[in-house]
Amino acid sequence: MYQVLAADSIKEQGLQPLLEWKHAQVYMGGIDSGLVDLEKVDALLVRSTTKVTAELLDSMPSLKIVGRAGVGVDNIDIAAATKRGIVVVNAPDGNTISTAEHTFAMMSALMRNIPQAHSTVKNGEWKRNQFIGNELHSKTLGIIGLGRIGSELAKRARAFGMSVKVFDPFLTQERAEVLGVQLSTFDNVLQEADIISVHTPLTKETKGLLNEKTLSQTKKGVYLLNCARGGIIDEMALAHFIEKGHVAGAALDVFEVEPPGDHPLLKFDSVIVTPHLGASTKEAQLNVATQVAREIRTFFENKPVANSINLPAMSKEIYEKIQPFHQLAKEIGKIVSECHNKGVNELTATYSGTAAELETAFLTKALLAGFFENRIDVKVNEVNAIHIAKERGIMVGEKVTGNSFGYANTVTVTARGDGEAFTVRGTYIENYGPRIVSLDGFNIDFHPSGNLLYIQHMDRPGVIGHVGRILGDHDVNIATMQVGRKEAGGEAIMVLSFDKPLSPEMIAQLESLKDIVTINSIIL
Ligand SMILES: NC(=O)C1=CN([C@@H]2O[C@H](COP(=O)(O)OP(=O)(O)OC[C@H]3O[C@@H](n4cnc5c(N)ncnc54)[C@H](O)[C@@H]3O)[C@@H](O)[C@H]2O)C=CC1
Ligand SMILES: O=C(O)CCC(=O)C(=O)O
Repeated sequence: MYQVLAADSIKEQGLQPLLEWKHAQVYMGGIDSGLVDLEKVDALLVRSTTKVTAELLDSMPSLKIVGRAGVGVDNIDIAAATKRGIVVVNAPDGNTISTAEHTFAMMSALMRNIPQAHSTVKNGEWKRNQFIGNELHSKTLGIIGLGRIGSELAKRARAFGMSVKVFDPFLTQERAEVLGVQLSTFDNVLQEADIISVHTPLTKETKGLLNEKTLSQTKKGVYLLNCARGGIIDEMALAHFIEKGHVAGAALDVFEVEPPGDHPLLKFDSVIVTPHLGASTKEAQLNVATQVAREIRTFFENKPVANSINLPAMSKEIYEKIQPFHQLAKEIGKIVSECHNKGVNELTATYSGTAAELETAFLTKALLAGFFENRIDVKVNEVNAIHIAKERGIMVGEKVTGNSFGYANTVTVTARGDGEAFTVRGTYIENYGPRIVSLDGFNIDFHPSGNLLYIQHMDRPGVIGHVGRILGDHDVNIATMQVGRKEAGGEAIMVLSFDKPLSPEMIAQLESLKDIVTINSIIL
């Protein structure tokens, strides 16, 4: 039973995919609520209030997935989660419309002094002359960051007769044309816009994007909006520019520190604020909670998650294609590790045929997960595999080749270290399954699953018989047996499979047989 902690105020109705699932126990309450032992929590759901720090992650050793019921993941230490192999998923589009609508509402309110006028009427005043506003029509709106929310805002602004200039380094001219906006440089947006709204994530590139220097490039009388993340507009610089009358007003839904407390920006009448309400609608909260609950369930059902921050996104169709190779790569990684239980400082994966057409980086991560599984006690998966390999000084290489050795595809893994190399090659045969077709240079053909024994021996008469006799004496049934050799009388290998693993005593007895070189047990 997976223990799921839904911290922050996540809409219960949206958690249905988990609440109705018999394999999950959902607790709704804050991190400190004591509802569940944090050490036992498998999945954590948060909005923006809970700060998922490295320290919090450390206190949750069973945690496998963090779900962010929203877009911005700046409250989650992604690097720390990735290092631990914890998958982070979000709900990227469930609150787009709500946030765009809120931004538009803030813009209208700012231009027509609605919050200020509202307060005076509530206070028994009637000051019609004090609140002369500005029309949106014919004004230029500058949007910085034309992603989901920026695009929806642009559509609404166009409908109100505004002209829209955007800066987004990742936007194509074609997309700008479809949206009827003018793709501009950052400087051009600063210089030409009457109102500027930021809609980027908060990153080290966007932190302080609007600062003393860039604000000085804006039109005198400009209005600013931040319904994205506190800090994209430098708060002290903004206060300074309002103070000196350069910025006419600002609408802020977000702050660097939330709640902002006694903040200098709050003393200006021309600054209107909301307490991070962009996504606070019934619809958005239902959407994001449902999206993220589905993702968590999908993850535990071993299916591909659609919106992971630290795993590649994959459609169901792609997942179905890649899944058998993913399994094969992981098994080959394990076989390499078990059969070549020596120091390794280089692992190279070579893909051919249909395997080479897939997302090979994902397959390489799966092979690393298999390789490390019995080598280290850290849980290694596709999220942290590359990080762990780097940390352990293993160089990971990836190649694609046109040589498929007569198969429709191959996945070949070579481990190198201390002047030795060990190679395993496998293939996936449609409607038949995965096969290992080469082991340390020996041609062979076996199904990589169950309890296997890899025996290196000299190709002498009687060896196979002696092995069979010892196993028979212990009442052990050999399920399958494959042999391979390079030349008569030279080195040879056997791969046997059993219904249950052999005891260490039995393996020791087999090792003592004449002409046996090494024996490795592989459990897949
Ligand atoms: N106030 C609220 O309640 C909410 C706030 N947000 C915030 O809004 C942000 C945007 O959300 P979405 O539109 O869904 O994200 P998105 O990922 O669809 O869009 C972000 C856009 O910013 C652009 N961008 C990135 N770096 C840039 C840079 N240096 N300069 C200019 N453009 C840059 C990207 O190319 C992308 O098009 C989120 O990151 C989140 O922080 C999101 C939802 C609710
Ligand atoms: O209401 C919330 O959870 C915050 C929404 C938000 O800022 C986001 O989705 O990035």
